[in-house]
Amino acid sequence: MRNFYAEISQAAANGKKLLAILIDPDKFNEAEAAAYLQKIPKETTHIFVGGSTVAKLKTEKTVKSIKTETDLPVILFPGDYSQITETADALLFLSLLSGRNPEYLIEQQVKSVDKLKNSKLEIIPTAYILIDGGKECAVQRVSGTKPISQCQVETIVNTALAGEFSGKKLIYLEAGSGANFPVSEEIITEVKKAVSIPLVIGGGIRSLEQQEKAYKAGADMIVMGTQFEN
Ligand SMILES: CC(C)=CCC/C(C)=C/CC/C(C)=C/CC/C(C)=C/COP(=O)(O)OP(=O)(O)O
Ligand SMILES: O=P(O)(O)OC[C@@H](O)CO
Ligand SMILES: [Mg+2]
Repeated sequence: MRNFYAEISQAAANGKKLLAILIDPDKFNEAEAAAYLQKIPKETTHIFVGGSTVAKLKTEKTVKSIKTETDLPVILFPGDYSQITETADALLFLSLLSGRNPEYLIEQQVKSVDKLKNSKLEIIPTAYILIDGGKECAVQRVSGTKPISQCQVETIVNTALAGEFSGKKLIYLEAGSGANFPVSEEIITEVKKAVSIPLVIGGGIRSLEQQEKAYKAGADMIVMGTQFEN
């Protein structure tokens, strides 16, 4: 059986850059899954599926329609435990470490256990860190937490390291979907220097130039969503 985390970790160790395209089920038309997959970059290595708020069963429908059209790994990136579906390959088991809302630090995770305890989904413990991207984003609204300012580099690095020390397997620095500006190269470089687990960067990345900058600064995986929405 494939181990999706091992593949990500191997790629990071070998300097092979990864590109995940995020599908927000609320904005996705299953009938157009094939056309959607045509228009995303050919360099795409992973499909993420999730949203800050998603109608019941919509995630499952979305995943099923994608799975019939591609062999790319489909990884859940849930805003809420109700988005978990067996039909995906793996789950980013997020903990919002930038915030101090217990609901998103541990409560959602406890609520998900009934669904996960007999599941075959691969679980990837992920330190999710929200960083200011220049405008109020959905994660901020839904979680009721503040992002960390891009000026607070040391706090961001320490939060990422606290995640690694707690056993998280991935660090995900998030500037927010549709951010005005992405996570800075300085932050990416400093976090990458400090941690030894793969580093995922998302939010506000639209151009090839922004992608290149993030990879060069030390991102192992980039996540892009808004750019490929209709
Ligand atoms: C691990 C389990 C069971 C649940 C995770 C629950 C946690 C901790 C979530 C973190 C906080 C959160 C609300 C994350 C949402 C991540 C996400 C899918 C963002 C994308 O948001 P969009 O829905 O694209 O936002 P817009 O609607 O603004 O584009
Ligand atoms: O939609 P964009 O801005 O590409 O952000 C992607 C992802 O990191 C959002 O959670
Ligand atoms: Mg979005």
